[in-house]
Amino acid sequence: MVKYCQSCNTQKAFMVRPKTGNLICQNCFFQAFEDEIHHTIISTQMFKPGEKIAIAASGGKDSTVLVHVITLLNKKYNYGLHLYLLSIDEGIKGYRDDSLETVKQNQITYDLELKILSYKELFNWSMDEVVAQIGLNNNCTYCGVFRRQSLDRGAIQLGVDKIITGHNADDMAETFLMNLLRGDIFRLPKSTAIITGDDGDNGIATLPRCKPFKYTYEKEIVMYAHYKKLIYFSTECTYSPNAFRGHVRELIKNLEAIRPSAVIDLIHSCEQLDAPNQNQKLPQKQLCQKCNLLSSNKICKACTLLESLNQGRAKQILQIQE
Ligand SMILES: Nc1ncnc2c1ncn2[C@@H]1O[C@H](COP(=O)(O)OP(=O)(O)OP(=O)(O)O)[C@@H](O)[C@H]1O
Repeated sequence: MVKYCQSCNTQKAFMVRPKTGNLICQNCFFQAFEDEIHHTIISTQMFKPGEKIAIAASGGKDSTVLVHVITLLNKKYNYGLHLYLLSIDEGIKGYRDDSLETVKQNQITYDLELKILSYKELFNWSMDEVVAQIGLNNNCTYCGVFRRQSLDRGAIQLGVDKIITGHNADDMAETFLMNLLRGDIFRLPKSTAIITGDDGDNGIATLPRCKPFKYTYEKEIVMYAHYKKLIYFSTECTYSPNAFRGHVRELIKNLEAIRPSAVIDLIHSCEQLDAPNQNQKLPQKQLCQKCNLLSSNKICKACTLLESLNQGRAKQILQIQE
């Protein structure tokens, strides 16, 4: 039996959309994917007309799709942005040198100015040299810290107002869980912030960094790139197999298998930490009317469960609670 797209009800469905679980046709998928990113940009007032924006472009799937979608939305909705490509060459042979070739290709396709800065010229160390000195453990820490500063320096040289990166919903959920597991309570509430950097530590402002893909699923980015036939570099970094992030990613993938909304749930949990709902009242402690022990309700949970067991209603109650 032919299955139809649940959005337009006219075209044949070509996939089940990971974000919604609905059947969707190719055109409706492209449309929904782009519309949701536009909505994220507008609802967070991410840009102002006339701003200069550096797209942090690594040549990987996320930033390649970012270049494509931002260029498209900028034209379609008249954002009035001046876009630039900014790439950092970490100095990893067989990885970044190859992926930067993809960025150079994109520079031609989208006709954007490209700036490339390298760790070697900025710090006199390439990542190949760093790893030769410190080994594979913890090298991602060096790389992350150097990249952050390199992007800032490149953005200043380009004279832009903001940097945008291709961090997606899965990346955000991972960061939140990593900070939670490390007990990093200072970073925890801001783990999934859509705009960072404009209000830096000690009130020292750095350039704002925006993440238009905050609510975009990694699976959908890969599908979009694939069906739009975008050219990107898909190899994992040679030095990242030991990274803690990889284990956390695995953990979330396993969670998703039993709870498909795990990624977005983590993001929403983090948002609750960042801006607790003022109307949300904490339950008042009181004494249970049956057992006289501390409870958040008139009848405590243990008494409720016991009663349902006694009445042979346990299954029914649990079903209602699920
Ligand atoms: N070498 C780089 N030069 C410029 N931007 C970078 C670089 N590395 C990472 N970024 C930016 O940071 C974002 C997240 O980087 P991450 O290391 O998580 O790579 P990723 O998830 O593989 O992303 P991508 O698919 O774009 O490489 C990228 O989408 C990009 O915007």
